[in-house]
Amino acid sequence: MAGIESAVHDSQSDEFNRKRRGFGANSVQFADPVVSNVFDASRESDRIRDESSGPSILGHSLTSPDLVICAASPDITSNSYVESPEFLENKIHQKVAMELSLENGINESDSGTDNIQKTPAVKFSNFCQTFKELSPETSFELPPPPIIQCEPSQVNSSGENELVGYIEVSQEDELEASNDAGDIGMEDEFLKLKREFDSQKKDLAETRRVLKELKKENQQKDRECQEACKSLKELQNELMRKSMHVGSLAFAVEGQVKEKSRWFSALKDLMNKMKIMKMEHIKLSEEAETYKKYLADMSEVERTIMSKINEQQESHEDLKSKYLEGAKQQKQLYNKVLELRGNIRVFCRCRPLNAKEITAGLTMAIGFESAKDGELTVMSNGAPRKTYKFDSVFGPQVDQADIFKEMVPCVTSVLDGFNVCIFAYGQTGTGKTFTMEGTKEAPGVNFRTLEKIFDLIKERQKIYHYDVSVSVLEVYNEQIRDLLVSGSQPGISTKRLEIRQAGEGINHVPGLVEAHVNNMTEVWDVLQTGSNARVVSSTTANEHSSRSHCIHCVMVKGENLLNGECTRSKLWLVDLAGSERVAKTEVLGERLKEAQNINRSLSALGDVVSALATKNQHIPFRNSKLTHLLQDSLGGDSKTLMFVQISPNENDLSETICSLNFASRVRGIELGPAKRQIDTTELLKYKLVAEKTKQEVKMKDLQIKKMEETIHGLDSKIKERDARTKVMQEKIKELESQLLIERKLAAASQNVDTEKAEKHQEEKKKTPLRPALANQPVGSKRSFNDYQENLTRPLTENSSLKPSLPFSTIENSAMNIDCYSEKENIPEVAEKSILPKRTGRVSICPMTPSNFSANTSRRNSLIPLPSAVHQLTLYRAHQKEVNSESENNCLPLQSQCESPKEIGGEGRKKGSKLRRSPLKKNQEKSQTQQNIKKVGVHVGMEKVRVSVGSRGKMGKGRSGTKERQQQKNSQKEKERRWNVGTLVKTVI
Ligand SMILES: Nc1ncnc2c1ncn2[C@@H]1O[C@H](COP(=O)(O)OP(=O)(O)OP(=O)(O)O)[C@@H](O)[C@H]1O
Repeated sequence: MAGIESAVHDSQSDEFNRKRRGFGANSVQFADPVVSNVFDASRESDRIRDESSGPSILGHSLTSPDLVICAASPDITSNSYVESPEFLENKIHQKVAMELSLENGINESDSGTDNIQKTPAVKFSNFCQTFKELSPETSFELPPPPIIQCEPSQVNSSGENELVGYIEVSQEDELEASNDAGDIGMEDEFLKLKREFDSQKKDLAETRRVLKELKKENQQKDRECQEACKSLKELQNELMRKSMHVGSLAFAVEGQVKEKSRWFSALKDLMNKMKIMKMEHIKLSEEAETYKKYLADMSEVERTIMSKINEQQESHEDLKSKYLEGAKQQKQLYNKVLELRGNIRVFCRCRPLNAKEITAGLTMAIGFESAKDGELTVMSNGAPRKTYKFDSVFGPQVDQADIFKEMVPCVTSVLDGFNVCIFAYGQTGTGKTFTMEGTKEAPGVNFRTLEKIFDLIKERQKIYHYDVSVSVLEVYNEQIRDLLVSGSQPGISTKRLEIRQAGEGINHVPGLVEAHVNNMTEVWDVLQTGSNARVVSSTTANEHSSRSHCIHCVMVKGENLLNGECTRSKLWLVDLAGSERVAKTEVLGERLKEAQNINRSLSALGDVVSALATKNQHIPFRNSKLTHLLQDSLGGDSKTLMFVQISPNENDLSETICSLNFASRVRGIELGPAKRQIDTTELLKYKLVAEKTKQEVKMKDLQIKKMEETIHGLDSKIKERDARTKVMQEKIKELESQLLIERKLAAASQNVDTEKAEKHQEEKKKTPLRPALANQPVGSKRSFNDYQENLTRPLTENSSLKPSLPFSTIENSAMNIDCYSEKENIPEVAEKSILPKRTGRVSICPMTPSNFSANTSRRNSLIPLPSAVHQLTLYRAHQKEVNSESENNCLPLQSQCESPKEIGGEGRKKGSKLRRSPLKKNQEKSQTQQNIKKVGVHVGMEKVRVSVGSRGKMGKGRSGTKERQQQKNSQKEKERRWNVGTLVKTVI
């Protein structure tokens, strides 16, 4: 758009107003018709352009965003220039100044109130010029009156000649008016006016020429504006490309941050796993130590126990051998004594006279004066008739206990493993049952023997283990009856029992009840049961005469706990039925039959004794049930004791003599030495037990070996875990050193940013923000050409345009980012250049260029881009060389990884913080090293933050002491020195 300045004198303006009224209401509104036509033409052209292409200034389409902003600037409304003619019309007598600027919008100032004598002018910012100002003395020479009156509507922008014609027509009108007046004076005035008109015409021609030049300039500027818009579009495209590139970089940064977060989470997991493994390692170590201690203690205790066991075993074996030797000698001596006494011992006992005999006045027919010597004398008619010698002779006054004392050795022999047979033989009613069974007040041999047996078992219980069982049977009428069978009634055989030969010289009765007895109460019950079941009847000789042979078989199983010797022995306690003279006892019927069977069996017993006495090869044991049962007791392998019961009644003297004779024969039998009944089955069992024990010992040895192998395996596992723990610790140290290096790199990048910012500030202070384009005069070809040259040059080289563009800072930032990308591919560039800013956080905000100020604070924990990492590594190496002496205090570089909270507050104080002393920085950074590390990324207008680590977990937290921090810092510094070469490669 071209500016027009016009000034008209008051007199001339009156004249023009007067003439202008002649044009009608549709005429040009300007006082000066030339100006009005030009202005109207320009306004019409602008209007057409506005209608066709929106806001337009000087025929240029304002499509660039910044120009749109200029058009929409509040400094000038879109219709301000439309109203300018009216404004000029209203203020025609006032001085008006108008300034237009593409950059700052169109500024319009009204100086009418101040009456500033300034010609209205149009100014352009950097590519506009100020037109030549019209002086107040400018005069217009009116042309001759127009011949053809042109309508204002016909005036257009291209009809300059028409304007001239219009002026000439006006002058002719005025001349005709003067002629009509006929005033001669008016001719002079006319001539004067004509001269003025000629002058004005010249001026008008000059003005036309100026207008043409202006038009040309206008067209030239129009092209320049189009080129500028084109350049702006290219810049916009370039900006968009840069923005896209920045966005891609931001995404890359975001991906890197995510990768870092995953990395740190993996590191955290590894830390947790390592802690767990450490705990397990500690537990296993403790268990292993405990096991080792236990093993040591166990081995020591085992050795002690084994030594003591060996000592005890030696002493035990010694004592045992001595005891066994003594016992053996004792048995041998005892057996020798018994053998000297005879294996068949005969005791003779005589009952006292009963009340009936005493009443009858009978006297004792047996003399016991030499009873102590085992001799008795049979008296006949008061004179000694015959003397018998037995092993013991008990008179009528001898009680049960005294008799049992004599037979105790036989009972002892039973527990020693010998078979013993004690039986009572004698005439009926002589006291056999009394001697064997006795009464409750005066128990007999059976009870006392069992009682003695249990007493001996109790005495020997530490050495021997015995098992005692009792069977009670009777031989009644040559039939064997089990008296312990429940429900058995006297004389009635419920079950037929037979004698079977179990071995050589060994007989047994299959199916016989064996009652296990453990104490005398049970023995008494068994004895009472058998006694009650025995067949007893009354005879003339005995009110309770036993009509059968009652036999108690006591089976004793013994085990020597010292040598494991087992014995199985039997004790026969036999109460024989009494022999009787049938004629004398006058029994009949069943009693007679019983007497005959009794006498027959006793006769068979006599035959056996006679055969044994005469050492006959054939011993008729099987002639009767009684001898058959007692075969193993009478055969020579056992010890036999016979009680021969006699009656003191002289009327029974013949039976007494018969019994004594029989007893004498029995006593005369020479039996061989008794044989111990060794239980071989127990020996076999013992051998089996010994073999089992050996196998168990072997199994225990194997278990001990397995335990030792397990312990060795645990030791090896512990060693492996130790090795794993060491590897994990090394990995953790490596990761920590990597973290440390990253922090230091971030700190270095921040330092670089700070330096760059300071440099940028200094450069900014030196160079003005915008050139004073408004100060250039309008129409200065020199400045316009310079401007044109600037436009034709590349934008990157055109430094004169940069300050005026509102996105110059964006360009700088985009160029910096491009520079980074180029540095990644060109190491030389990376080495030479210094990072202008941190790239870990990218902000793209074209409309807020002030945010890109170098003083803008950033987070110190931002992760640099890979290009920056490499560059920073080199930079840091350089710094390290330079500051080698102060390298020990390089921890301040690490401390720039600050927590977000501190960053929020520290960002505003960054300038002051950078000027702090190294000691202060070291203190602050040593604290912040333990804090949360956060990575923030700005992508566009969004911000991404990633937290790495946790407060207090990576270190001891803020609560840690200063010494601990310093120790940790020194340790990290050592690790950092160790890993600085390699880990930088890894990070890259
Ligand atoms: N030594 C003794 N002291 C006191 N009384 C006795 C003695 N010996 C036997 N008697 C009494 O003699 C009687 C007969 O005794 P016992 O029944 O024991 O004879 P027995 O030989 O068993 O007769 P049988 O052969 O007919 O059974 C019983 O009343 C018993 O009390």
